[in-house]
Amino acid sequence: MTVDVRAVTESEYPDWLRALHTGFLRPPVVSDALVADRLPHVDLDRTLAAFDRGRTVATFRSFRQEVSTVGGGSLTADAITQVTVSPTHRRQGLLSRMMSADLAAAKERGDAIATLIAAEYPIYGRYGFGPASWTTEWSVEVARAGLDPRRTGRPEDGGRIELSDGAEIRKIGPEVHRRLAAVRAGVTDRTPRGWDVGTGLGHHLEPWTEPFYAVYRSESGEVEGYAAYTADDKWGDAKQPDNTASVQDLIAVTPAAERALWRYLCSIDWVATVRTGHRAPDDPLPLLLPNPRAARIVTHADMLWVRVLDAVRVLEGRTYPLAESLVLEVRDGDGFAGGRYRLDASPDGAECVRTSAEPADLALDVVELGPLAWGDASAVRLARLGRIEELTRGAAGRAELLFRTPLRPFSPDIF
Ligand SMILES: CC(=O)SCCNC(=O)CCNC(=O)[C@H](O)C(C)(C)COP(=O)(O)OP(=O)(O)OC[C@H]1O[C@@H](n2cnc3c(N)ncnc32)[C@H](O)[C@@H]1OP(=O)(O)O
Repeated sequence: MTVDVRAVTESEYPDWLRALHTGFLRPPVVSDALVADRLPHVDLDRTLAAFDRGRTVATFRSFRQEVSTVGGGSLTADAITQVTVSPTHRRQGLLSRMMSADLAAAKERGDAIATLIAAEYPIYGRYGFGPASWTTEWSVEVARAGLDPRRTGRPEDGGRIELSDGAEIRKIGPEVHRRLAAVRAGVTDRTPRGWDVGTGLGHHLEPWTEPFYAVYRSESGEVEGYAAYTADDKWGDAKQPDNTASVQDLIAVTPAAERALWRYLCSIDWVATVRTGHRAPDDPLPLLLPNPRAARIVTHADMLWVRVLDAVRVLEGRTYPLAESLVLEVRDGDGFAGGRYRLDASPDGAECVRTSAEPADLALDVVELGPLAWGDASAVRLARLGRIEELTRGAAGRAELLFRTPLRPFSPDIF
């Protein structure tokens, strides 16, 4: 009997959730309340399953997403999530079948890219995805940081930090997040439901700890950032406070806000350790501390994976720091974005066209195109790794100067 792959119907959704929980090793229990909570927020046409004798044995879902590009633009993505194949059916090609169906539909719809956050690194390269942004998490040992313990944590530049609540963050947060996307590549838009759930206002069927919220306002009163953090109320022997403040969300759109929020978090009485949560690898935090070694990296890993579906829109959808022309030969085994492209870029704009007349300067797999276009990958390093072929001498160096960005991409949201 063959295993069927197709979109689910409403009545099949509870079993889809059960299969999802099984794949993610969560208790395979699905209540009516959970179904009622989730169902209004999923597009059933984009909720795929594999069925074996009527039972769901694989799950896959996608939704529309906007991703910020270098220079403040954005591209529509086919965001992929909740991918599982039950242990009884693994390594029989079910993920490959669901992925090809979804990517073909995304290409047909005109999405420029597909995105995902990978559970494990080796899964998605074969489908043309490459890691376009990376994440770093630090654990700061506050006592060693060299900060003056008498400091109040008050900002130095006339701005101020105010404590807030979920309702206010729900109101002011989306604008701060939008402003971040305008100055940072790799930011995926946060849905209204994401805001509700993240600020404690959505339905919470899972345990929820109300965080503390701190908002940074500039001297003129404008909101430029906020942090949400929890603490674990831990004490050591000899009555020593030993709390860890764990940052759940920290969005800052000016350097002053970034500096002020980190100094605030590292100056809270009773807080011995600050866990930063997911940050861009070039977050200023460690170097803000008089002793940067007090900030230990506890995670450094790939974050947002991008699969280019439309190379022209991706290459034209960002800004460039200088004038340069390059011909790229993009290989794509799945046929979505392969071809030879001539990119004429300058600080005033970029034009990208398919070409067959000219020889290519660089040849690369589509896997490398997302990381290059989002400014994080080094063309020179990829050439050293043998993943970019330099067909014109010096072309990798020219690509490096053209594609790399001063700020690394930052993807604060997990989906
Ligand atoms: C965006 C997200 O949702 S990330 C979450 C991903 N899900 C999980 O990690 C949950 C646990 N894992 C699973 O459910 C499954 O193992 C999945 C979904 C990762 C893979 O599903 P499968 O149906 O087994 O994959 P499928 O059989 O289509 O594999 C295709 C190829 O990828 C390889 N592959 C699949 N999963 C992995 C893996 N985790 N690591 C390395 N290679 C893998 C297979 O070996 C196969 O290679 P081949 O074509 O050279 O033979």
